[in-house]
Amino acid sequence: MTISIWRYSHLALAVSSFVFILLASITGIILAFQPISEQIQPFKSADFETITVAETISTLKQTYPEIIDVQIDANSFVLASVITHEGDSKTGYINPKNAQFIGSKLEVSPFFQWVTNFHRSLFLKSTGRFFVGLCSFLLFLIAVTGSILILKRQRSFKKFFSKIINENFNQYWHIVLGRLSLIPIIIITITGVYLSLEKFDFLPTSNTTHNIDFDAISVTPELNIEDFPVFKNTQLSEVRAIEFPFSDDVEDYYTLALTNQELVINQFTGEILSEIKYPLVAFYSELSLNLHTGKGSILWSVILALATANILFFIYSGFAMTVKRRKSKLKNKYKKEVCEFVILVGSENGSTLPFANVLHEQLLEAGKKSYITELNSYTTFNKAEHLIILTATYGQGDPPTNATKFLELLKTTQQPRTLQYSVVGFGSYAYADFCKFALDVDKAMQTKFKQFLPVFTINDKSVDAFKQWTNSWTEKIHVPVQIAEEKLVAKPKLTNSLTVVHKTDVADNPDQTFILTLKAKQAKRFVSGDLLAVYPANDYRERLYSIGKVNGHIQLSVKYYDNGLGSNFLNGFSLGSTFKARIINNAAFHFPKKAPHVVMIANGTGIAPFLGMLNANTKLKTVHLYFGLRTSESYKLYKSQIEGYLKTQKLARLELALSRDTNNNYVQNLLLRDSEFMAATLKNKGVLMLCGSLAMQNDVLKTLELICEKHQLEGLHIYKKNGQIQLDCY
Ligand SMILES: Cc1cc2nc3c(=O)[nH]c(=O)nc-3n(C[C@H](O)[C@H](O)[C@H](O)COP(=O)(O)O)c2cc1C
Repeated sequence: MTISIWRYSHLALAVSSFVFILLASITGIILAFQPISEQIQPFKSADFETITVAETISTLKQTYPEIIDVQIDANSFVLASVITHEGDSKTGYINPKNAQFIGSKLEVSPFFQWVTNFHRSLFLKSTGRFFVGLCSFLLFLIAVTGSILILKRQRSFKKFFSKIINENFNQYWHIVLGRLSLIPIIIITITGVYLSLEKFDFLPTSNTTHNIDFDAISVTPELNIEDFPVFKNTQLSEVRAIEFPFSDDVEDYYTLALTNQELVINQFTGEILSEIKYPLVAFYSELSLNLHTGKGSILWSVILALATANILFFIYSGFAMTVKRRKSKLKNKYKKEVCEFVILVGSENGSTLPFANVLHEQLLEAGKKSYITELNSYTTFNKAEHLIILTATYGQGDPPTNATKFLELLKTTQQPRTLQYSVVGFGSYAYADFCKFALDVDKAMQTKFKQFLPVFTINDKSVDAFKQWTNSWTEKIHVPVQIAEEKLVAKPKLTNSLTVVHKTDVADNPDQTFILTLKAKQAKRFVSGDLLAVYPANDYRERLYSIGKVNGHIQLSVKYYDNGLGSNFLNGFSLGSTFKARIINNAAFHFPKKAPHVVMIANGTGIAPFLGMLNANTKLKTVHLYFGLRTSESYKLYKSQIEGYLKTQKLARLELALSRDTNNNYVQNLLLRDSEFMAATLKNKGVLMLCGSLAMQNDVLKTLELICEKHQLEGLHIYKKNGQIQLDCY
């Protein structure tokens, strides 16, 4: 499969440096805990930020006869080396306010030392250091190419951080966590490279040799140490180290190492004898070390640990995505010159390929000569009679990477024979331009070839919808093609345990419909409009039901069919029974919180998600419900719930369309009757939600089209695109 240059680079970099990055990440996570373990020690004085050098030196002088030096580390702990009145030499952390010792010097544990050495050089000395530095740079490039991929996906800088649609666990979290840890990872990698360059002496070194004019040093005017202006005006927090004079000789002096410079100070007069500004390299070295290791900040250490743990997840999810993409290969038995059927595929992430492959294999099995290839490989097909195009859509109706050249190739390639074509679009209602590229391809094909079947669109890789299309296609072409469902649906891994807490009796309802209420064992977030996937035979066969969340439970409305796999399975349960199923997020069909008002249109069991949404309408947003059923007897199953919502004003208005009762009505008739209201709803940014049968969806959409024309509104596709018309029909 063709992949974009950025994805290729991202992958190639990851593959080439994977082992080093893996080892560096694991050790990096461990090492992030070292600064944390230091910082939680109680050695930082409460008034550290306000105390001056003058105060600390004077208390030290009053307490100890001799002081060798004072050092302040990244944790703001003050380490002093002194000689006590008893003549003992003592080193440890002091309270800078009263010069009392509060703890002994922290030594890095042998374990952390071992891990640090491994992290820096993998025990391979200079060679190891070189590779670790190089991999740090490669990781930087991986982060950059990853950001470019996100930018291309999101289409602009402005949308870099906007919502991502969760279509696939690995892909979703790879992007979400990638964006969150991008800045820490860039910092880790740049500082890692910097530290390596420093170790290989690639950076200029700083020179701190003072030039002191010893002939000009004077002992007068002598000042008390606490009156030295330089000590009075310097906060301890600006200091790295203070070296005390070795003796009372005037040629011995204080050396004050600050964050940006080093000063030499006359021990009698407080005069600054020499000052050397540190070069920028020294500043960057310290900054790099602190940023890379987390020294001095618990918060930054935690961020580093999390970002590094994310790298491990990126390794896993990145490879899992690649394996998934590469799993489906396009294989041909016959040469393109001899094939009657040509299947052209447009796919970015590989999920359209199994659909195309299944069709291809079935045609071969039926004894037909079929050829399969990518849309970008479109060329002349000498014997072809049927072109079948299966393509996904990306971005704002753009082609997937392996289909970018197709529309151009279509213009320039002349087929030797007259062809018939069919286009199947794979897309998602969650995006504004649903299957737009497939629709564009269909339009372009119309100018050259004869349309065999109208363009068909498939939401969210629906196997059922694909089977519907193949049925119509094979019926028309008279080739027996049976879609092997097991090749398209993988056995689920992530299932939730559910318990039946309420169930109505099928026999009580004239349409053999029942309500099933389930309690999820594990706390799992879901909302009305999400889907419940059940696996009746514990195999690849999946049946989907729209969820209504009612009082925290999953409420399904199920129509029983004698031979229905899903409905028989669910109807077989009694109170207290448990089974496993999977909850699928269906973000494209959640209650629109921002809409000024909502019109729900349902028939039959399509009411299920709406019952849950109404239950959650505690803010009493104005909701109108158009509900189609057969008879007033059918309505009894839902009556008490719906009337409860009407009473509490969670539902403002109910319009029942009973097709087999006296009024012989369908929801679309009522919509036409209320066309003024429907038009005003669309005009005023209200939202229409449809759930139920595909036949009802088609009739309702036709009616809405008429209403839009009559009231001179925008085309229906505009309202679908901006989310004012939301569909969940089956
Ligand atoms: C970044 C991104 C953008 C998408 N944009 C659209 C879109 O504009 N219209 C649409 O109908 N589907 C869109 N989709 C959904 C895909 O077309 C759909 O999931 C398809 O089944 C993916 O097929 P593939 O795995 O073969 O590439 C988008 C998916 C992603 C990940």
